[in-house]
Amino acid sequence: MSHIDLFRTRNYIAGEWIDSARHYSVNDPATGQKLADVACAGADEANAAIAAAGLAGASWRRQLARDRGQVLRRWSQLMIERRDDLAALLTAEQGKPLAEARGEVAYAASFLEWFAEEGRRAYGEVVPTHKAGARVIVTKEPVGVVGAITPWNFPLAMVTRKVGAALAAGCTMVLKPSEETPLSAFALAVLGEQAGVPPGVFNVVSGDAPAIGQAVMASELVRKISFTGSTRVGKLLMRQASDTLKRVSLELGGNAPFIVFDDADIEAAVAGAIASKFRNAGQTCVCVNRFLVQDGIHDRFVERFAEAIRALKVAPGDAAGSEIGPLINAAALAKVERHVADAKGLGARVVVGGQPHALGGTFYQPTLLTEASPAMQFAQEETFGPIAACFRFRTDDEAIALANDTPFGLSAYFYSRDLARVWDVSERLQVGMVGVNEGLISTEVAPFGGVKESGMGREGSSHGLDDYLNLKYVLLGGLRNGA
Ligand SMILES: NC(=O)c1ccc[n+]([C@@H]2O[C@H](COP(=O)([O-])OP(=O)(O)OC[C@H]3O[C@@H](n4cnc5c(N)ncnc54)[C@H](O)[C@@H]3O)[C@@H](O)[C@H]2O)c1
Ligand SMILES: O=C[C@H](O)CS(=O)(=O)O
Repeated sequence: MSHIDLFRTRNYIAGEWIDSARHYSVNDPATGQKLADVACAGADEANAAIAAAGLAGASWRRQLARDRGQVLRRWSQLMIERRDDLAALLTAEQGKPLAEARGEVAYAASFLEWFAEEGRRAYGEVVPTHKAGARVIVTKEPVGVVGAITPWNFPLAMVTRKVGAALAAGCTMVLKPSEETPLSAFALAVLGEQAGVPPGVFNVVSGDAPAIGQAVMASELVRKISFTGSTRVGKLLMRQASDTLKRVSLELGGNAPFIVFDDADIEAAVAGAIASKFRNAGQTCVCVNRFLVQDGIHDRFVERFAEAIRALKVAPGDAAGSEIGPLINAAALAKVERHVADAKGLGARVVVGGQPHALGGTFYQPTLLTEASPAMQFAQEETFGPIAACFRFRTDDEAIALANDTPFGLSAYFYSRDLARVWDVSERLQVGMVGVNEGLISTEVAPFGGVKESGMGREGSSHGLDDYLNLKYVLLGGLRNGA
C-alpha cells in the first residue's frame, strides 16, 4: 500500500482539511527536491483551530477514560498497520534512514498505547478529614485546550508523546508541527480520524510559526503549552505564556556527556557511543555532545571508536543499509562545519572525517575529534550533527565537574562496572536522565525530561499524564459524623 492516502498538504481543523492563501515548500533533505506545497497557516487558522478544540472539549472530556483509551489504542494499531507508509513519508521529509524511521513509527505508536491505559489511572483521593461532618476529596481534571509545538527531528514521536497524554487526560489539542516536517503530522491526523478521534479534538496547523505561536500564546482558551524544541524558543514561549498564566511543559536542548571510566567494558562502551551519538545523524536532543574518557582507557577507546565510526554507511535515508542520512538543512550543516573549524582552531585533532561528505548537499562525514577542551563551541552549544569529540580526564571528580559544566541538563551516559562509582556518579550528574552502561535510554515507560536549561515537566511514564491534569480539592460538608 502506498502512502498516498496519508499524503496531505492542508491544515487539519475541526475534522476538515483547510487550504490557505499562501503555501510553502517542504523539501527532501537528501536531494533538496520539493516534496510538497503546503498550506501556510497563520493566526486566522490558529484561532479557528483553537475555537474547534474549545468546542470539542466538553464532549471529549465527558467520555469515559476507557473509551478515550480505546480510540488511542486503535490509533496506535493503525500506525503499526501503516508503519512502512508512515516511515517512507517520514524519511522523505526528515531524511533519517528508513530503518530508524520504522523505529520511530513504533516508538511513536507506543505512546498512544501507553496513555490509552494511563488515562484510566488518573486516580483521585479521599483524604482523612480534618473536620467532623465533612469529607476531603481530591480529583484530577483535564487542563482543557492544549497548544503543542514540536520539532522536526522526530516528526511523529514528539507529537504522540504529547497528544497521547493530552487526549487520555480528556484534553483537546492544537498542534503546530515544524514547518520542516509537517507531512508526518498530517498523516497522523488521517489515522487519528480513522481511529475515531472526533472533529476538533486534534487539530494540526503548520506554516507561519511566530504568527501561529503568538495566536496560541495569546488565547485565554489555551490553558497549557507543551513545547519540544530549542532552549531559545522554549524561553520565548515561557515568557509569552506568562501573559495568560498558561501551564508550560518544555522539552528543550541538551549537551550530553558520555563518560568512559577505566573500568568500562570497552566494546559495550563503543557500541553505546555509536548508538547515542550517531542516531538520526546526531540530530537528537539526547545525542552525546562530549565524550569524557579517562586517561587509562583513552587510547584504546579512541582506536575502537574510530574503527566503528569509519564503518558507518552514509547514504540517503531510503538507500539500502543507510546508517547516516543528511542533515535537515543548510543551516544545520553550517553549524556542524563551524563547530569543527572552531575545535580544530583550538587544538582538536581530527581522527576520522571532519569534512562535508562526497555525496554533497547536507551530508557530513561521521567525525571523531580528540584533544577537545571546554573552550570549544560544542562544549557549550548543542552541535546536532555527526561529530564525536573526546576530552581526557584523570579523576571521577574531574569527570563530574566537566560533565556538569553546561547550562543544559537533559541526559548523560557513563560506562563503569564499579557499583559504588555507578551510584555516586548517577547522583552527582545534573541531568534528568542517566544511561549507565546503556547508550539508548528513550522509552515510553520512563519519565523523559531535563533540568536546568533543558526544560521542565516529564513526558511518557506514569508521570506524563500529570502535565495535562489539574488537581481539584472538594471539602464536602453537611454530612453526618459517621461511625
Ligand atoms: N528535549 C526533547 O525532548 C527534545 C526533543 C527533540 C528536539 N529537541 C530540541 O529541539 C531542537 C531542534 O528542533 P528545532 O530546530 O525544530 O527547534 P526550534 O526550537 O527551532 O523549533 C521547534 C518548534 O518551534 C517552532 N517555533 C520556532 N520559533 C517559534 C516561535 N517564535 N513561536 C512559536 N513556535 C516557534 C518551530 O516552528 C518548531 O515547530 C534542538 O535544540 C533539540 O535539542 C528537544
Ligand atoms: O530528540 C530527542 C527526542 O526526545 C527523541 S528520543 O525521545 O530520544 O528518541
